[in-house]
Amino acid sequence: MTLMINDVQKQFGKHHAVDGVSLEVEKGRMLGMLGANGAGKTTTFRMILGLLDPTQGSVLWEGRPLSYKRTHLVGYLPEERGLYPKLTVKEQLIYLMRLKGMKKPDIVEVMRQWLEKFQVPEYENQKIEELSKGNQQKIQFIAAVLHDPELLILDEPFSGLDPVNTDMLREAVLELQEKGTTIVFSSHQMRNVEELCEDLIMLKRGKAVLQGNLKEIKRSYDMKNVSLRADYNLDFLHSVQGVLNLEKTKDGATVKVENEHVAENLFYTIAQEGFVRKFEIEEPSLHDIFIDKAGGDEDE
Ligand SMILES: Nc1ncnc2c1ncn2[C@@H]1O[C@H](COP(=O)(O)OP(=O)(O)OP(=O)(O)O)[C@@H](O)[C@H]1O
Repeated sequence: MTLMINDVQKQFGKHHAVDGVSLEVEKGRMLGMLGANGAGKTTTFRMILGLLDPTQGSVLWEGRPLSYKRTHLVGYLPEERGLYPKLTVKEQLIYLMRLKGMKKPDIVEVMRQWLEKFQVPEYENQKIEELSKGNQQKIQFIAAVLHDPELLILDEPFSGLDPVNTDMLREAVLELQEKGTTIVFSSHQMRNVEELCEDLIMLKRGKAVLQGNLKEIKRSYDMKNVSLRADYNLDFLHSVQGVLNLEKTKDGATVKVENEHVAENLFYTIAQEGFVRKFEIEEPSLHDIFIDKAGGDEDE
């Protein structure tokens, strides 16, 4: 069971919202989709779900398009809330899950398991409008997963959640992945992508600017960070060729350099000045890569 996206394009008038994106996500894998505002993430999701027809290209799940008859195979958490404020949590979930073909007693049973898991069993008979934004988000998540979909699409699942709820949701997402659910999610928060995903795709103006295994991307990325400590002022490193940025830390500095060769030269340069207490070459963070590739606009 694989999600295959082949060279999809979506044009709105003259605007290329998605411009030739291809990707493959195998069963049980989790793919993180990154991109600045307007990069084309939601449009890609809508094409995966069959809510929008691609201008060109195809989206296949298990080799076939996700037609209306197969929507029960998919769970979707939209970026914007899609719940009826006047319904109770139970009424809302029964309504949505019946559309997915589930029977009422099963819906209620699984709903209670999820509410317990998220430590909110008392919400069952509360109206959606009475819940806080973060708690509505939890219900929206339950609405995406209650029918146990094979493919789960999560558009900004962590937005508006406090750290405790973020951890709770992150754990639930990981458990679903361990069970074999295939997951694609978008986030502006690099930490969530770094902690959850093995694979990622980064979009910029509708095109993939980076794609693949996160560890390999980091390893093969030329730019490095040097974390260092010395007993003298390091400001002069600003003017060393190949140094991109210098940031003072509590007891030293982090220097961003163009490549490992520059990092090596840096070591000899500072060693000439005196004793070096710490010198460590580190892979760039996803944040660094995002700024470099997608030009910022991340909200962290
Ligand atoms: N129905 C539409 N009609 C016209 N333009 C659209 C439509 N939907 C999206 N767009 C445009 O397509 C581009 C991609 O939008 P999309 O919502 O996919 O971005 P995104 O990466 O999800 O952004 P965000 O992080 O802000 O949610 C944007 O320039 C947007 O204005």
